[in-house]
Amino acid sequence: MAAEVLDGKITAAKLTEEVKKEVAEFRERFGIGPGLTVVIVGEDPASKVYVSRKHKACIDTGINSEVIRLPETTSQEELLATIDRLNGDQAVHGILVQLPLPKHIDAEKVLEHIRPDKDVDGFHPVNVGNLCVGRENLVPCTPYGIVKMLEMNEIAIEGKRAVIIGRSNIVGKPMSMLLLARNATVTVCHSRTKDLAAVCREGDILVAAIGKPQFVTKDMVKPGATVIDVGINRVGDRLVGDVNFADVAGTAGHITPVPGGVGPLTIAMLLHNTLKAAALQCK
Ligand SMILES: Nc1nc(=O)c2c([nH]1)NC[C@@H]1CN(c3ccc(C(=O)N[C@@H](CCC(=O)O)C(=O)O)cc3)C=[N+]21
Repeated sequence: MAAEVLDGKITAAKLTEEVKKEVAEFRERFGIGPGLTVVIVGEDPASKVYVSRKHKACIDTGINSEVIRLPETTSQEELLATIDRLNGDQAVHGILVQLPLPKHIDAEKVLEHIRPDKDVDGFHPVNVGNLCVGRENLVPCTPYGIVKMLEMNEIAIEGKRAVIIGRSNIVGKPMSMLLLARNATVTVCHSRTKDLAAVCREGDILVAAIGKPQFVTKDMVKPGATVIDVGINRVGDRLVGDVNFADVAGTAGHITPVPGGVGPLTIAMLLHNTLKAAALQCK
């Protein structure tokens, strides 16, 4: 039996269509569009691709988009000064500093410098704290997109066992909070987890956010489980996830592909968060 493939492009297109309508209403009401500014430091080729995708998605949705490109040699002070300016700019409702940042810059300091109500990534400690206490305000785009994907495909979360591999601040931790809030029983695994395969096999929902190409194999998957692949790994000229798709597809009930799974949803949720941030600031 082959798993049903969850098409992230279709789900993302539906979500984007909704945001587009609300953006038009926002423009009508306030006379300006929601505005996103993305700051990219340095020349990382993958980052450039993601940033141009985000920019295009904004333009297609009616969101004002500006990209600030700073050289690799930008100092931390210069970057913080740029954020100060954006924090005070009324036309900028969302600020996203593309990660990773060059090594000489303290990313944590930078993310904490963004005004929480403009933090469309949901990485600021204030937004993280809100999420932890059950107030979902500006929620990290990738895990939020995964929840939307499950909901729109009518995959139940309540009462299910959810296993997350990876405990990053960007995916694993916020994912655990979102699933817990929806009444899943959540286990977060990481590099020190003992008997990882056995733990993973308990998951009705298995989220792979490890950063290792094709790490998840069928012996780690409960038959019929929903497998969500958050990985994006470039292997030669091919793009593969953290899940060995061909191996797992025979065991899983649902599975997301890479590309075309979680990635497009991340961008759709960024649009959603930008609109939300604009609404917070203009009400
Ligand atoms: N502050 C910050 N916020 C982020 O949200 C953020 C970031 N930094 N740094 C990098 C990661 C990665 N990320 C992706 C977004 C879209 C796709 C995407 O659209 N992927 C497509 C195509 C992938 C491709 O062709 O390269 C897909 O999976 O189908 C992937 C990855 C956002 N990130």
